[in-house]
Amino acid sequence: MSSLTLSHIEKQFGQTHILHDISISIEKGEFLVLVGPSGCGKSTLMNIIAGLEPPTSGQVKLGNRDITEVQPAERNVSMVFQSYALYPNMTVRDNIAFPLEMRKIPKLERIAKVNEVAKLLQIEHLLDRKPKQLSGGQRQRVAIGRALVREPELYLFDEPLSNLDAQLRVDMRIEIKKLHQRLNASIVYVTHDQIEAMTLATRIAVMKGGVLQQLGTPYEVYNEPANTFVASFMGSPRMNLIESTIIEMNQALHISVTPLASAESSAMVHPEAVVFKIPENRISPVLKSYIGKPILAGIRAEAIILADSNGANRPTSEGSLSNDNLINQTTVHENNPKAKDSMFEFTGRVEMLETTGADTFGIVLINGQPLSVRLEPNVDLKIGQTARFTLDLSNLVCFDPQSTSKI
Ligand SMILES: Nc1ncnc2c1ncn2[C@@H]1O[C@H](COP(=O)(O)OP(=O)(O)OP(=O)(O)O)[C@@H](O)[C@H]1O
Repeated sequence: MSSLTLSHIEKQFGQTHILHDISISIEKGEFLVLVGPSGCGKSTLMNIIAGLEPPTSGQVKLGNRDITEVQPAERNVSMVFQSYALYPNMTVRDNIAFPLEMRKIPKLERIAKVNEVAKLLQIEHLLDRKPKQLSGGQRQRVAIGRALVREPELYLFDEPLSNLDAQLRVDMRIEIKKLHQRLNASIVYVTHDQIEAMTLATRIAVMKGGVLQQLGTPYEVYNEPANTFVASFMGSPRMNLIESTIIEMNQALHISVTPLASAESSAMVHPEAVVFKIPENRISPVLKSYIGKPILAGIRAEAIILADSNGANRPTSEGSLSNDNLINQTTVHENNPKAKDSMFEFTGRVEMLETTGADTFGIVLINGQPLSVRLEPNVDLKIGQTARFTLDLSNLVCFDPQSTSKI
C-alpha cells in the first residue's frame, strides 16, 4: 500500500473550470472519503487519480512515484465502480482472475489468488456462476474481489454501494470497514451517504463547486466545520445556524439570539433578550473582535434536549441585563450540580415532530428562529405546545455571516 499526494490539481473541460487547486495527501493505510453535492467534481477527481482523465495541471503521486502521466493500467490502482462493470459472459472466477490474466500471472498462482479472495469475501460457492445469476450485493462482492486480487497500492471506490438496498448497504459497509482494517489498505471512496462517510473514513474531504472546503477527521468535520457549507452538509439533521449577536456582559462573551418575527412565528418572539454565555473553551481570540457584531451560532440538534415538557408552568426568564432587559436563560448547574456550566435552559414552542424509530426530531422556535432538536423516540410532546429545553454550548461553533467561515 502507498500514500497518495494530489498537488494543485486543476481540471477544465473546454472553458468550464471543474476542479480548483485541489491538494490532498493521504498516508499509507488511510481511508479518505470524498463527499459533496452532485456535480462538485468527486468523480472527475477519482478519474484523475485512476488515470482515466488527465488533469489540466497539477501532480498525482503514489508513494514517491509521479504518476500524473502514467497510463491507468500501469498505475497499480484498482477501481470499484457503482455499476460493478463485470464481464457478463465470464464466470465469477474468470471475472476475478481477469486482472491477473492481463498481467500474465501463471495459472496456478491465479487459481490460488482467486480462491483466497473468494474465501475472504465469502463468495466461494458463486465462483462458477455468471453475473446475471447473482444478486446486487453478490455482484458488488465480485467487483470488490476483482479489485482485491490485484493487490494494488491504492483502491478507488466510486459510490460502490449506491445500487444496493438499505440493509445490504449496511452489511457491505461493515464488510468494507473490516476489509480496510484487515488489509490496512489505502482507499479513496466517493459517497453521497453521510453515515458511510462518517463510519468508514479516517479522513473526509468535503467538496463544493470543485473547491475543497475541508479535509479532516470525521470528528473534525462534524464538530469543527470550517464553514457554514460543511456545517450544513455533514450530519442529519443539519447543524442549526442561529442568527445572533456577540455581546459582552459581566466581562464574559454571550450570544444574543436575534428575534426573527415572521407571520407564523411572531407570537414566539420572546419579549426579553435571549442570551447565553459562551463557554471559555469556545472563545477564539478572533471572536472577541466580534463584540457588537452579528454571527451565526452553530449548534447541533443533539446539543439540545428536553428538560421539561410542561414548560408553561416554569419561569421563562431569570437574571437581568444592565439595561434591565430580562435574560431568558437559566444556568442549569445552579439547580443541578452535576450539569456542566455550558448548559442553559430555555422555553421554546414545538413546531414540528418527526419520528424515525430510533429518534424523534423536532423543530422548536426560539425567538422566532427554528431550531432542530433530537428527542427521545417516545417523547411526550405535541405540536404547538411550549416546553423547557436544555441547551449545551460546549460544542458551539461561531461563523462569520459574510464570509461563512468559522470564527
Ligand atoms: N467529460 C466531461 N465533459 C464536460 N463536462 C464534464 C465531463 N465530465 C464531467 N463534467 C462536468 O464536471 C462537473 C463535475 O462532474 P463529476 O461527475 O465529477 O461530479 P460528481 O461530484 O461526481 O457528481 P455526482 O455526485 O452527481 O456523481 C459536472 O458539472 C459535470 O457536468
